[in-house]
Amino acid sequence: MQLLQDILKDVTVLESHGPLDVQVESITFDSRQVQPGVLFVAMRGVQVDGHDFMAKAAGAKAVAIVCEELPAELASGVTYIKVKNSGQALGLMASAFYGHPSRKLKLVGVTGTNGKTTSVTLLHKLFRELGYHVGMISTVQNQIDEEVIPSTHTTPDAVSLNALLDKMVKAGCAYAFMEVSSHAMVQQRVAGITFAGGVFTNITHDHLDYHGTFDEYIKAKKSFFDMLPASAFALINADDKRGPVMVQNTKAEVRYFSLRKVTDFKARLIDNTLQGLHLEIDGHEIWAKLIGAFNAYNLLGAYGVAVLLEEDPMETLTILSSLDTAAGRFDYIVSETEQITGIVDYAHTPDALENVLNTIQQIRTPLQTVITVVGCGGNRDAGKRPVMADIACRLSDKVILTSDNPRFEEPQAILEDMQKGVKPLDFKKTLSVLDRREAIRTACMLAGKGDIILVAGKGHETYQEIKGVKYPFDDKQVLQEALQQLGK
Ligand SMILES: CC(=O)N[C@H]1[C@@H](OP(=O)(O)OP(=O)(O)OC[C@H]2O[C@@H](n3ccc(=O)[nH]c3=O)[C@H](O)[C@@H]2O)O[C@H](CO)[C@@H](O)[C@@H]1O[C@H](C)C(=O)N[C@@H](C)C(=O)N[C@H](CCC(=O)O)C(=O)O
Ligand SMILES: Nc1ncnc2c1ncn2[C@@H]1O[C@H](COP(=O)(O)OP(=O)(O)OP(=O)(O)O)[C@@H](O)[C@H]1O
Ligand SMILES: N[C@H](CCC[C@H](N)C(=O)O)C(=O)O
Ligand SMILES: [Mg+2]
Repeated sequence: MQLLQDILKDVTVLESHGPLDVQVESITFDSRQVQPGVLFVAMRGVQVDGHDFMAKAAGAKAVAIVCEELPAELASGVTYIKVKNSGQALGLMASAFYGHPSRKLKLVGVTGTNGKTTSVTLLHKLFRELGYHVGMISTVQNQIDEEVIPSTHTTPDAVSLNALLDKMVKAGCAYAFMEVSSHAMVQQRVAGITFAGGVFTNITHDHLDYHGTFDEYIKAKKSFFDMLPASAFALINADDKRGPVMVQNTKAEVRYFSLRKVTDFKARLIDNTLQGLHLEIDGHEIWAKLIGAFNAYNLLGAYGVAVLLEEDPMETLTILSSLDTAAGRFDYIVSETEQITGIVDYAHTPDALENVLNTIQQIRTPLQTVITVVGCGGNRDAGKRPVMADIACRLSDKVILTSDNPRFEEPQAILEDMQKGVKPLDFKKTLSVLDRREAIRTACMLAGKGDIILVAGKGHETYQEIKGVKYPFDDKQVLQEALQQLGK
């Protein structure tokens, strides 16, 4: 419980009506959650405008309402606060309500199209091994040390985020590593959060349905570095051509990492096999369990963060070389009878799919056939669908196009968008099997002794989302069962 005037300390109030010395029990941006004593923040969304629910919130006895536009009639007993940007105000208020938990630990945010989950997972495991209590906020799950807290978003809303950070502080966490998505930046989910550091992994085609243009997407990512304080570091992948743009206006201390140039943190890829990566990092040779050249970037980034947080470089490298990947990231099984390698990967962007398939191409032998099963999500960037189908064809011997999470779109229509990317010459190696389970089974039937099957797009997800319902579905399990049933 906090006084409204205290929660508002960092917020620029344009107008206020009603007392400010009232007690606020909790903060919500959903009128359906309002109970007496709750502060309701009206937010403009993609579907509806939260301002339309102010009367409902007042009816449910909200103690105060924060909005960008005051209603024509003000309800009695409610304090109204007008602000320029509700999202930003929500972030600042949530932070104040929980006593600014992000200032009480060292919080590092990771942004970029690919590699966020892998990076924060590596950092969480690394800092646990270094002996600290550590928090993690990621797409797969949130964690306080080994305690798992299910996650609903890559970056939670401002209230959930601050509540989570507060829990981490109370559990004694010295560090927390979180993913910062571009949606979160636009919606100001991290407004008011103090970061000790920020990492940029890369930026490629994704989420253009939401951001409209690639420039807007870049701007959203860049705004994370704009908000970092002078005390923070900004660790940038120098091999991504947008790296320098990210830190054009940052106050943070900028550091770079690279596999190609001489920078603050430098690595060289010596070998990339199904057993892992052989790397040289800052002059030291290491073997890591992670597979795929792109993981050299994730490992190097995590190393850079640890060194910037003043950890011992050698100890850091020793631990990094022992760590496993995040769930559903180049996660593989080898079947018992026919030694078929089945790989499950969360590649759901053109760049990620290309990286994973290039890695497979590097580690395969000429005798192995590569079969890719891939689909694209509904109600998400449609522009990536034909591109992903084309990449799958270019880098595989056989391709089975299928469904991912269709959400509220027609699965067949998504599949047809993908098919448009298949070049006539590739028709003969492409099949379309709408049902994902059947598609995986088909791949297993087509696979011969020692072949490689890649099931891309859903990684760790344990469901398939169709018309608002999440049906149990686990790529790795389906793959394993199909191979077993076929006696392979
Ligand atoms: C596109 C997007 O980001 N949408 C988020 C947004 O929802 P929205 O804009 O549709 O909200 P809305 O339904 O229009 O409602 C507007 C406002 O009115 C309020 N409302 C609504 C109805 C009502 O009766 N009363 C009421 O007060 C809502 O609570 C909301 O505050 O605000 C919601 C509340 O915070 C989020 O849950 C929701 O995430 C949806 C579920 C989502 O799918 N988001 C994805 C795209 C996302 O955020 N992804 C990123 C990155 C993914 C990655 O690459 O890893 C992530 O960080 O997870
Ligand atoms: N550094 C990287 N560069 C390019 N591709 C990568 C990198 N790291 C991982 N990938 C690929 O991208 C996929 C997603 O990786 P990861 O989950 O770590 O990214 P993310 O940024 O968290 O994605 P999301 O935005 O969906 O949460 C992996 O399965 C892998 O195929
Ligand atoms: N978190 C990302 C990844 C989606 C993964 C893919 N399986 C899909 O459903 O499109 C998103 O919401 O865009
Ligand atoms: Mg992620």
